[in-house]
Amino acid sequence: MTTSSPVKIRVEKARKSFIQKNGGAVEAIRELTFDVADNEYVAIVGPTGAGKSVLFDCLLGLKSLDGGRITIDGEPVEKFIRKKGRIARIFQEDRLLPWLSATDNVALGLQIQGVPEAERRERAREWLRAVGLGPFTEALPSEMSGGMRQRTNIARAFATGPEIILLDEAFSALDEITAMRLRSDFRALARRQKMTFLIVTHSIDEAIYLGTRILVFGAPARLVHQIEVPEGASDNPADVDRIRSEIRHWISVSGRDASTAA
Ligand SMILES: Nc1ncnc2c1ncn2[C@@H]1O[C@H](COP(=O)(O)OP(=O)(O)OP(=O)(O)O)[C@@H](O)[C@H]1O
Repeated sequence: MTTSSPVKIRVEKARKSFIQKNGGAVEAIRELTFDVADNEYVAIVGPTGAGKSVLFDCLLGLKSLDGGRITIDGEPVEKFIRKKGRIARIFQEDRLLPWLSATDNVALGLQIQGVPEAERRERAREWLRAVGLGPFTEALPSEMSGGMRQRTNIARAFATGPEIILLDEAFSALDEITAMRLRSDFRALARRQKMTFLIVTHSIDEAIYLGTRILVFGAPARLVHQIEVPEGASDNPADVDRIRSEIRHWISVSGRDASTAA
């Protein structure tokens, strides 16, 4: 984290468990503490079941913690999200409405924000052009490839003007060539928009490419290790090897099953 940037997200001693049908408790998040600076790109890697998706739900105010707290811009997350569109999430699957065109799918988030129809359709088309889908603004999801549908999702996330984007395995379902292009386009757009993003990924190489810092989680979610990724490290094989080995080491000592490397 750059010390000059203000803290955007602060997670402090967060705890979350679930009671299962058999009455047993599953601990998803255990005493998790970390900060994310404004305009920082943080990649989270860790074993399956480590509470990464539950953490994203808590960041979106969809689930509440049992203990500890999450603040964004210094205010409780519940207050931060009251103004719609400040955080967007991109999932692994596209979650587009099949009966709506790409433009209407992207415009949906703007409709929720109360943007008038003509303006939201124009902004939706602008964002579809920005993600390379200019000729497909009226296409239905069924008429698009997986990569194009995920581009539509990315356009939908950016269109609402979020301060933070949460990427939940957003590129995992795509073939590697499509994923490479989308990661690169996503990173360029995030830089242009001067925003903060967190990505949960099982791909160590993706974490190195997109993250300016990588958090290694243990299960239940807790911070086991963090690594700063120097500028340009993903283009330098020696840096990539060093960071990859460090992550693998910390995942192996954190217990349970390890993430898979790309
Ligand atoms: N609604 C729920 N009810 C009960 N248990 C839950 C619920 N949601 C999550 N859990 C449990 O919390 C733990 C963390 O789940 P979570 O989905 O956050 O893991 P994850 O790190 O995202 O996993 P993966 O990498 O496999 O996607 C798991 O043990 C899961 O079974």
